[in-house]
Amino acid sequence: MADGTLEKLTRSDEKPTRLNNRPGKKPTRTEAEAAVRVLLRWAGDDPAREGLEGTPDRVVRAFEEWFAGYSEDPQAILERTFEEVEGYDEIVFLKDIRFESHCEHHMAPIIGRAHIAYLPDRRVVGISKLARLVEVYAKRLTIQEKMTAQIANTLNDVLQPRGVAVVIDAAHQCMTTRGVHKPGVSMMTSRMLGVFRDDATTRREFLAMLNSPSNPGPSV
Ligand SMILES: Nc1nc2c(ncn2[C@@H]2O[C@H](COP(=O)(O)OP(=O)(O)OP(=O)(O)O)[C@@H](O)[C@H]2O)c(=O)[nH]1
Ligand SMILES: [Zn+2]
Repeated sequence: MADGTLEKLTRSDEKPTRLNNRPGKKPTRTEAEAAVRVLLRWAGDDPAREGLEGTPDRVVRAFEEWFAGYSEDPQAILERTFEEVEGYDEIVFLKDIRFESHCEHHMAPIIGRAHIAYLPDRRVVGISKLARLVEVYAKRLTIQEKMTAQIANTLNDVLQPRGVAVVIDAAHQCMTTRGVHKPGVSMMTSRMLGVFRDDATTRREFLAMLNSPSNPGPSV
């Protein structure tokens, strides 16, 4: 890689876009692969040896998967709603949504579960869309507090329900495989909006649902 290329890759001279807040022009695939070769050399290995020859291509493809959320619009996911709910006005709760993310400090995996509840105001959203919403924010570099707030805020802004509650429980590999080396630690974050924040009864009902055993579902 030519001198200064890495700086160019990270220079921010354009405004963030609506979709991904990513400043600057996206580097080419060739530039991204060259950056991986630099890191391999930095680690002390030889990127030209046979076993590492295909690695830059694999790493770039892995990045495309891990960071797919930058090219998706979380608001668009929630656009289709349903109003024929026969007056349903109780909590809707999607529990144990497993996700894989990466921390923005170390780019190390964060693996956990998100729990999302909302109290609808006339309209509901397809439940798979709640899991898709988690995926969009998980597949970006983040910290858990930010991801928790983003999920709750987006659901609240687009669906305009009477309240939203999001709880995330996750393990951070930057704390287990490096640094302080503390396996078995999980981080819990929550964001309550509307009635989940203001009404103690609704909040208690949510917490009871959160703490009730999960339905293991059918075995097939
Ligand atoms: N609040 C919060 N912190 C996080 C999250 N993911 C990672 N971190 C922490 O981010 C911090 C970054 O701290 P720094 O001191 O800048 O980085 P560091 O020298 O690598 O720190 P250590 O991890 O303690 O070795 C660490 O304490 C991480 O544990 C997250 O989702 N939320
Ligand atoms: Zn980290």
